[in-house]
Formats: sequence, C-alpha cells, structure tokens
Amino acid sequence: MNQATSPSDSGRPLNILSIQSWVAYGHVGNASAVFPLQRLGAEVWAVNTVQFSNHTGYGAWRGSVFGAELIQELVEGIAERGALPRCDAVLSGYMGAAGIGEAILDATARVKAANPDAMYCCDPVIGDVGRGIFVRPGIPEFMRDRAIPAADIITPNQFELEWMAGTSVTTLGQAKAAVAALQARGPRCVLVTSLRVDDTPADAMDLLAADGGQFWRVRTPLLPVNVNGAGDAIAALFLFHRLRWGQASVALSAAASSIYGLLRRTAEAGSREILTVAAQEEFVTPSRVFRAEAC
Ligand SMILES: Nc1ncnc2c1ncn2[C@@H]1O[C@H](COP(=O)(O)OP(=O)(O)O)[C@@H](O)[C@H]1O
Ligand SMILES: Cc1ncc(COP(=O)(O)O)c(C=O)c1O
Ligand SMILES: [Mg+2]
Repeated sequence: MNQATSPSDSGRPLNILSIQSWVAYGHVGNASAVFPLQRLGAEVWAVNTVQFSNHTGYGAWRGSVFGAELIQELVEGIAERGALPRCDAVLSGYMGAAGIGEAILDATARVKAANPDAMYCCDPVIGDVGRGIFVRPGIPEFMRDRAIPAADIITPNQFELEWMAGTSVTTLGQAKAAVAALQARGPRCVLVTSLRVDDTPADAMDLLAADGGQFWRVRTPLLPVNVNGAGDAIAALFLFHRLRWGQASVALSAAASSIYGLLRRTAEAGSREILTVAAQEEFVTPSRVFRAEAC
C-alpha cells in the first residue's frame, strides 16, 4: 500500500503506544503486534504488561505479571520526554491483572489530554470459543465495564463479543445487534474477528466491522491452523489502517488480507507459532486481497 498517497499522511510516522503482554518465545501480544506495525512504518512505544516465556495456550509457561506501578512509571517517563502530544493512539491487549487495566486507562486519559485526536483501541482479550475465559478473575468485567466505555475502537472475537454484550450470536443480524449494543456504550468502531454465523460456509471464516451505523463483512477461507497471536496482530493492523486511511472498510480489507496471508504461510509451514518474521511481506503487500462488502 502506498503510504505517501494516504489521506491522513502528515509526512511523519504514526506513533502508537502499545501496552500488551510480551513473550520471549513466539508471537503473541506485543511480540505479535510491534513488528508488523514497525514493518508498516509506525513508531511503536511498547510497554509490556507481563513477560512470559511463551503464550498461555501451551498450558505451561514461566515468567511474571508486571505491576500497575511499572506501567504508570514507564508512561510517566514517556510523558517527561514531551512525547504524548505526538501519540496518535493507545493500543491495549492482554492485561495480566485488572490493576494493570486501570493503569492503561490512566495512560489513555493522559494521551488524550495531550492530543485530543488520539484514539484508544482496546483488544478485549478475555477468551475464545472452545477455550472459554483464559484471563484472571476480574478482567472480563474490567473489559466490559471500564475499558469498553473508554475505547474508540474495540476488536473482540466472537466469544468476547457474546460475553460483553451478554447475548449469544448465531446470525449476522444478532452479531450486528450485539455490536450496536457495545457501540452504544462508547466505541464508535468495532472489529469482530473469527465470526461464524449460520450463513458462514463450513470452510470459511467471517470478520465484521462497524463504524458509526455502517457494517462491512470480509469472508476468507478457513485455514487448518489453531494459533495464538493472530488476534493481537489483526487488532494492530486494523488500528494502523484505520488511522492511516480513516475508513473502517479499508482497514478491514487490509488487516484481514494481511492476516490471511500470514496464517496461510503458517499453515503451509505446519508451525505452532505464527510466522510474523518469515511472512512479513504479507503486512505490506498481501498476496491475496479480500474486499470488504457492506452488509
Ligand atoms: N483457522 C483460521 N483460518 C483463517 N483465518 C483465521 C484462522 N484463525 C484466525 N484467523 C484469522 O485471524 C483473525 C484473528 O484471529 P482470532 O482467533 O479471532 O483472534 P483471537 O486470537 O483474538 O481470538 C481472524 O478473524 C481470522 O481473520
Ligand atoms: C500472554 C498472552 N498474550 C496474549 C494472548 C492473546 O492471544 P490471541 O491473539 O490469540 O488472542 C495470549 C493468548 O494465549 C497470551 O497467552
Ligand atoms: Mg484476542
């Protein structure tokens, strides 16, 4: 994609404060989001909420959850550099503990005070279909009751959409109603990932985006992979393209196409971890482009 001709190109890179988990091995959280953003030309101010050896999907991991004070301290240090007025967005993901969530909301408030145009994109990491809730007690409620009202953009998967809206979703109409219910609580823009409804073919997967009162859908083939970290990468890419192009439909198509390419390469390699580095060209020039259709 030619960034030089993008509508919101101000001649400087986007600056994104990304507050998420870190893993030493593999790619979830910041270890999934930072490199694609950098590969697209964004500056990422990465603050880590935890440092684990590997993602929790393995069932075993080592490492620590960081305290809310560390997050606050790092944001304070960035503020002391005078950088917050140049921050275009805050991106948050896996939080580790609800106290960290409050520190993220503080950071967002500070950024917005310094730059009223800045956006907060919250990936409400709670759980997944099949796996159920995989975060600590208190975090699902924090996402629903505290983070969602503060966010401009949210990127739930279907499980997280259903949990936060308090409804089950089996049709596109129900998905749109659940999205609208969340929009009524704050965020203007919503991306629903891994959506499977009654008209989704067995060999396909849908994504649904909403901005204001409009909805768009992208449908891609279902790939034989079950990986972690794709949600973190797609949230980062959707935010980047929404900031860059100002349109959710363009952001949906770009983000979905890049992630499909990344996961196609991951499936071909039979890898348990997403090929964030080896498939990096997919972030810039997706090998197959999926168009977003109004729905
Ligand atoms: N098996 C798959 N086949 C095709 N696309 C997939 C597959 N798994 C994930 N994706 C893509 O990655 C996106 C994000 O993955 P998802 O599993 O929804 O995130 P999360 O890990 O947050 O639940 C999906 O919307 C879809 O576009
Ligand atoms: C440490 C950590 N961060 C983030 C995630 C979220 O990953 P995903 O993008 O699959 O939702 C997980 C999921 O297992 C995790 O263990
Ligand atoms: Mg996720």
